[in-house]
Amino acid sequence: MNAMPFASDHSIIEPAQRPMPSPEHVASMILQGFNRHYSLFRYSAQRAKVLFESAHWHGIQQLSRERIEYYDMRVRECAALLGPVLKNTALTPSSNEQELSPEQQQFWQQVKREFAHSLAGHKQPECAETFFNSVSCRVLSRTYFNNDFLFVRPAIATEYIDSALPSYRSYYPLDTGLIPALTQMITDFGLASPFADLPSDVRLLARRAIHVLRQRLPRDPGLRIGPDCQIQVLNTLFFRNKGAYIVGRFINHTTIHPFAIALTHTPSHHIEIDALLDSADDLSTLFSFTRAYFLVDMEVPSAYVHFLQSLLPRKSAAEFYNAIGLQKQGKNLFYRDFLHHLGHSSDLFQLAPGIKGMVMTVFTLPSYPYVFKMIRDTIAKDGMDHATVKSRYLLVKKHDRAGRMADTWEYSQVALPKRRFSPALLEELRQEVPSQIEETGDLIVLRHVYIERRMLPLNIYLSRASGTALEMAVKQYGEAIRELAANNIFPGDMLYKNFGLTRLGRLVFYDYDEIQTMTEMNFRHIPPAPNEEAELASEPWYPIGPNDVFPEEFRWFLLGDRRIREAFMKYHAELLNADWWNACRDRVAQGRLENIYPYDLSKRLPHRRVANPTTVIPH
Ligand SMILES: Nc1ncnc2c1ncn2[C@@H]1O[C@H](COP(=O)(O)OP(=O)(O)OP(=O)(O)O)[C@@H](O)[C@H]1O
Repeated sequence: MNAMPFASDHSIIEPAQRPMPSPEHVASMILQGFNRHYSLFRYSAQRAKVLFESAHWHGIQQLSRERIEYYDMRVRECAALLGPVLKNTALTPSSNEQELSPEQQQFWQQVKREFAHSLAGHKQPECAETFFNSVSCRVLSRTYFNNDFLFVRPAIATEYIDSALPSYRSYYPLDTGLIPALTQMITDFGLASPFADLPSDVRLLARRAIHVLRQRLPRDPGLRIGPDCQIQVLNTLFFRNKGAYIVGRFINHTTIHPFAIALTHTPSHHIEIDALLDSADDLSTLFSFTRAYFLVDMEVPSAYVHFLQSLLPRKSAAEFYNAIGLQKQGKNLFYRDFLHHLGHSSDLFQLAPGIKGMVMTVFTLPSYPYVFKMIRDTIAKDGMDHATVKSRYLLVKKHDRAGRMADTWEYSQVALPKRRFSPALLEELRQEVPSQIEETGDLIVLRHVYIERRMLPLNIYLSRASGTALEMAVKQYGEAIRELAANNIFPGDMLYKNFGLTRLGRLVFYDYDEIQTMTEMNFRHIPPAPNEEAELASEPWYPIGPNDVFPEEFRWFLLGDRRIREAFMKYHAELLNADWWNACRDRVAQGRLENIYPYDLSKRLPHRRVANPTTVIPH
């Protein structure tokens, strides 16, 4: 009773310092946080299978979008749970402390050690380490970024961790025959909805596989098939949009032949085999940075990544972690690779070739295939500010990029050696992004930067190309715009400098600050001029709303070059017509999802090309 008079005065009833929690306790709280994250991550992939079976495409898209947030949500949640445990314990630095005290250092080193110990036998140790880093960075200040407190390098090897079930299954066509082996392989995925006609699909698939292998296996009949001949496929399906993919390798005489089998739905909602992707380039396109992340249920993600790397050795582990939805792991690995590359190269960062942006300062390291984009301090575009640019980049991250928009990694506080910056670039950064850089001794810290794959800007390509190459690039340019539009993206600024060509010659859009959704746009015809003076005046004679677009105007700023105009009008004249855009917008507004196949239509099984007349947009 006599405590009552003091009840409102917490400084009197709470001890100044609480007993310290044990390092084991803190480590186990972080691991619990990660385990919860990974269970939810796996659950979303399990849900994707059910959604695919029931052809619930909007559900799959929504799930993919929501899943992107899971990681940050769980990190915040875990840090919030740790808050009260660490509060008043002298274990977190106060905001004005620059260094951790020796006691604090010892404690956090022990937490890291305990965490590493608890990962023995864990199935996703590399992702758990990354989660540990994210949580610790929230709790500690960023100045403590070093290997004593964080997993700057991995502590646990991920080779040969295998799940209770092995991560891939093997089939032996020499023992059973090809058709039974393929049938078994497909039925082993246990899809709950029926195939339209599995035996006939498998026959077509086998025929196509034999046709491909005839060209690829050794010519000498005595050496054609080796005793190691087998088909290996990852245990679970890869889901994205309206497709599910079996990913595997055919092994013969130790040579790996990568493949993927695309499963889709018939209009009557039965499952069917749509295509056999039989080359490394096909798989590279499937796993491209221009597409949404796959939903795939993996107990041991590192085993999946090792398998995928055997199929496409040119792609880094970082890219695969990204593609399978573990983008924080991808981001972490990318940064490690990048620092490693910096330590093994000597060239200089310099401004990216092409036309400078009004919103972004873009630079690159020639020996490394990425560009670095920083938002300018002063943006010479009406109504554009840092928050809007960031929200547009986030929109793209969450949107289905449909093979036409590049994914980006967003980093803060990137410290790089100043001597690796060309004088011209240093000058540019000091002038254009002074609030975004910090120069300390021999380092330059980039406070905020987007990193994205480097491409060849289309304006540069068009200035070099002629004849068929130019025509094909312009054809693809229009296709890219159509596909973006069908996918509810109005690019805003469609100048050629905002598109780039990938290594495989695919055209991708990368300037996001003016994108909007199709559904918020008004596409209008230019009304007839009331008189000649109006037509000649510098101001338009008709009112223009904020989201009004006049497709006829594209001709003026896109089609000045005769060669480009001719090619454009041959393939895409309707893109200059507001009616085309309105029809497209209405389809999107009705929730119609077009079939955008992440592969060349020639890879579809023969009967599909005739039998499935739905709108088809090739890869
Ligand atoms: N991924 C990339 N690969 C190669 N070059 C690139 C890439 N991204 C940007 N660039 C180069 O940097 C320039 C500016 O990039 P970006 O279009 O993103 O900037 P911006 O400021 O948003 O442009 P804008 O003024 O059109 O709004 C491009 O025109 C191109 O030359």
